[in-house]
This record gives sequence, structure tokens and C-alpha cells, in this order.
Amino acid sequence: MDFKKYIQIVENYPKEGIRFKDITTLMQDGPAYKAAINKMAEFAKDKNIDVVVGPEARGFVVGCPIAYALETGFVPVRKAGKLPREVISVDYGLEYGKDSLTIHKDAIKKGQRVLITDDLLATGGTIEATIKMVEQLGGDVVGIAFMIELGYLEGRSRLENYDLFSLMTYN
Ligand SMILES: O=P(O)(O)OC[C@H]1O[C@H](OP(=O)(O)OP(=O)(O)O)[C@H](O)[C@@H]1O
Ligand SMILES: Nc1ncnc2[nH]cnc12
Repeated sequence: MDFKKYIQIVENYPKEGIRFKDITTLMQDGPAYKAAINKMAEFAKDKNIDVVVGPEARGFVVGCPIAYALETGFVPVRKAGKLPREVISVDYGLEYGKDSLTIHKDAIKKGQRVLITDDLLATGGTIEATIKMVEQLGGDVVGIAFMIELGYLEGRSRLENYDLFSLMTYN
């Protein structure tokens, strides 16, 4: 399937100079959404994943159905102030700003095999922060799956020690 034909590119959103890759046009097409999720789940199916972790909000859109397909649990990573119980947190930078991410302290058990998922790899700041928290809790990041990779931002170079999968790459 040509997944790129379902992605809309929006110029200068949310800031001048950013070419925003809108995945909502893929999500709203049932067969395309299902095929995209199945391909991402396929990458992880022989990795003995215990739990899938994804950052809000678009990381939930890919992470939850992948967890369902793999029959694992899903752990949300959220922006500061959104998780109700004790968290650990990390500050990070984005293609268009900076923020802070959190995860529940008891969400990952030592030695669990973790698949991290997100809709898009840009600078890699979000995923690097997510990896830091998973590893701090004792999780083993055995794979990272993206729907889209922005090759020109070289986020991949920050994730050299990990097994990465991207469904689509824009250069
Ligand atoms: O590789 P990076 O430079 O870190 O950028 C990628 C992140 O940016 C977007 O999330 P955003 O923070 O805009 O939040 P959203 O999913 O809630 O829209 C996207 O969903 C990734 O998580
Ligand atoms: N160019 C982009 N398009 C969509 N989501 C993004 N997140 C970070 N950069 C992005």
C-alpha cells in the first residue's frame, strides 16, 4: 500500500517553515489505518514485547492499536501534570518548542521488554526522553516503531543503539 498518499502535508503549521505531516487523513481511512498498524505490529511480533509505550497524543493513536494487535499492555507517556499518580519526568526539545514528559513510576517493571511507538520521528527529542524514562525504570527498549520519519532532521542519529522501524520516510 502507498501509505504516503494518505498523509496531508500542511505548509507553515504550527510555525513558519514547518511542513506538518498530518496523519489524521490516514487514520480516517479504515483499511489504510489498519494496514499501517498491522505493518508496525509486524515489526515487533517476534520481539517478545511485554509492553508498548507511547507519548501523547499521537503516540496513543499508533501505540494503543499496536498493543492490542500484540496482545500486550499499553503505557502512556504524558505531558507534565496529566498523570494522576507518582511520576518520573524528563525535559525535552521538539522541532517546534520544548516541554516536559512524564510516566507513572510503577508503569514498567525491571527487565520488561518494551516497544516504543510514535506517529513521527522529527528531531528525536520526544523519543529520547521516552527512552530515558523507560530505562530509568529498568525497562529494556527492544524496538522503536514510527509511522513517519523525517529523515532531514536526522533524529535517527540520536537513536543509533536501538532497533528502529519507520513505515514512511520523508527526505
Ligand atoms: O522527534 P521530535 O522532534 O521530538 O518530534 C516528534 C514528536 O512531535 C509530535 O508530538 P507533539 O509534541 O507535537 O504532540 P502531540 O502528539 O500531542 O500533537 C509527534 O507526535 C512526536 O511525538
Ligand atoms: N513536521 C512535523 N509534522 C508532524 N508532526 C511533527 N512533529 C514534529 N515535527 C512534525
